[in-house]
Amino acid sequence: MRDLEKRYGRTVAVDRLSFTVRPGMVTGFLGPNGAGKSTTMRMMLDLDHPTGGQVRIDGVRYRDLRRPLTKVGALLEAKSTHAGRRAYDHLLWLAQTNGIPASRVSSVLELVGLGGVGRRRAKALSLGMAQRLGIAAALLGDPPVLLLDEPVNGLDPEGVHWIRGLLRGLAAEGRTVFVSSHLMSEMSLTADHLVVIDRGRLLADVSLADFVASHGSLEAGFLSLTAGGGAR
Ligand SMILES: Nc1ncnc2c1ncn2[C@@H]1O[C@H](COP(=O)(O)OP(=O)(O)OP(=O)(O)O)[C@@H](O)[C@H]1O
Repeated sequence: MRDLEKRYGRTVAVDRLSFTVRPGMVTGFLGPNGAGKSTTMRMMLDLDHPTGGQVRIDGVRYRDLRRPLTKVGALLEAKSTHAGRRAYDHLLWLAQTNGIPASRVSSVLELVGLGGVGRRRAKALSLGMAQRLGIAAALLGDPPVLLLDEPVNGLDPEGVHWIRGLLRGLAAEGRTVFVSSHLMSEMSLTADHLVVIDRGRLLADVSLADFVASHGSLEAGFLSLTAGGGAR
């Protein structure tokens, strides 16, 4: 993305943000509440329109991607599953509207540990299961790029451990994995690279190893970079 900007009236949610997310690693996207992470991710997916600058995925705007689920898998914070729809049917509908073989639905349900609950309706899924279903949807098209907004939200310790392994494995396969989180300890175990923002501005775009070497720990560095923000 280059000089990406989003204003809501007088609020500058994203302020001329420029960085590149690279393949073959997990990039952690960090920032305090209200820093502009979700807004940035929505713009990457063309769900929100920038008031300035641009964002491209492999040189292409998201809206110009053919069969986008096969290029970019995304998990956003908002629940996007129809409450009355069965987990399997939700994924089947996504697959069918994106030219993805139906056989892939059972594979991704197994992959995220929901093999036994495909017939359950979305409203009957626990928060952790709903989060796994969202991850299954992101993986459905076997995309080379994954954008995940707070994927460990609602997951228990076993789930957190599982997603760490999943993200590391996806990166090891050469995929681009971009993941936002508030959890510094988790990011220090998952990320290879960090992009830190506050008030919509870029504060750091650095490897985890370099960040930790210069600040002592991820948490210490994050707190010193974003100091003075207070509650927002
Ligand atoms: N639709 C909107 N209308 C007006 N202001 C908005 C809108 N969406 C976001 N904002 C504002 O933009 C700023 C960035 O919000 P955003 O949700 O992107 O931050 P975030 O880093 O994802 O925060 P959190 O970690 O709390 O989810 C905030 O000041 C927020 O109030």
